[in-house]
Amino acid sequence: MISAENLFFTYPKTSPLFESFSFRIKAGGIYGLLGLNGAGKTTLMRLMAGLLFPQSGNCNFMGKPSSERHPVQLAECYLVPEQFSLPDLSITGYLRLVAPFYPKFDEAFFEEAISLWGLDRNQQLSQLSFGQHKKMLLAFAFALNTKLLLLDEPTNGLDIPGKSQFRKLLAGLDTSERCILISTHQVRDVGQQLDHLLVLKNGSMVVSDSLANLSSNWHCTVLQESERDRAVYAEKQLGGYRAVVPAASDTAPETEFDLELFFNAAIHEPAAFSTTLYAKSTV
Ligand SMILES: Nc1ncnc2c1ncn2[C@@H]1O[C@H](COP(=O)(O)OP(=O)(O)OP(=O)(O)O)[C@@H](O)[C@H]1O
Repeated sequence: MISAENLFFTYPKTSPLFESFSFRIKAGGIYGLLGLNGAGKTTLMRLMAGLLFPQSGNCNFMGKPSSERHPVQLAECYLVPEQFSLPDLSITGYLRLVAPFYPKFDEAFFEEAISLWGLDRNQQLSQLSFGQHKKMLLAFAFALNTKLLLLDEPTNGLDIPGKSQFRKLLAGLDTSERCILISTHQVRDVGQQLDHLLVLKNGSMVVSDSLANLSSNWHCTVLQESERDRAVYAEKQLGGYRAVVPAASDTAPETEFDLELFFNAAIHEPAAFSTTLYAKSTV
């Protein structure tokens, strides 16, 4: 579905963000893209969407470089950025302006989603708050049915019920033929919805695997001081450690996979994941 081959990208007058960067993700499912601030998540999404161009190598979508911005690619890819400005139109006016570029737009779904979020199509965008803009844009993005949907920090700005409605909408989408990529720091907002995990660090994917594989290969567990050396990564807590251990070495009952703990493990001990069988991309 989307891949990069030997991609090199740098902003002017800074050190390169990506050098010989390669990765591949297949259609089918919801991908979480995690990384520290400045890791390059937004840049990568913009490269995928053809909004930034690599200096060498390619980011390919639907078999062509995204930088070609071929109409077939543009009709199948949509990015909801973290920050945006919308034209001074009604919601209906916005649909009339933008929806025609997306042949699979499902207006009934859009209508249902905005009403779930307490919006109606006669409202003027200039009279809505940032969170309401975000709800409108997310409803629009979900209704487009594009093969690739890129959501950059989608839950930022949503109120508490808005976040759970976001999860409900996401869970109701058929993602078997499409790929939804969510960049987020709010893993608690979307963690349950993710099928695959990507962790970006220092210009490479230190983790690229399905959550099913990760949680069957790694356990998040509590260890005592005497068991500390079983962990690839551990965080001290009252009376012991919260730890990530290889599942094969763990006889304790499986605990819930803790995405935040696993992310910290991947950031602090990337070699533990990238040099083992578990880290090989199966997605
Ligand atoms: N237009 C730009 N010009 C120069 N440098 C930039 C530009 N945009 C981003 N950068 C730099 O590129 C790096 C990656 O930025 P990017 O926004 O892709 O990271 P991110 O992983 O999305 O970060 P965050 O989690 O903070 O949103 C950062 O060091 C940032 O300062």
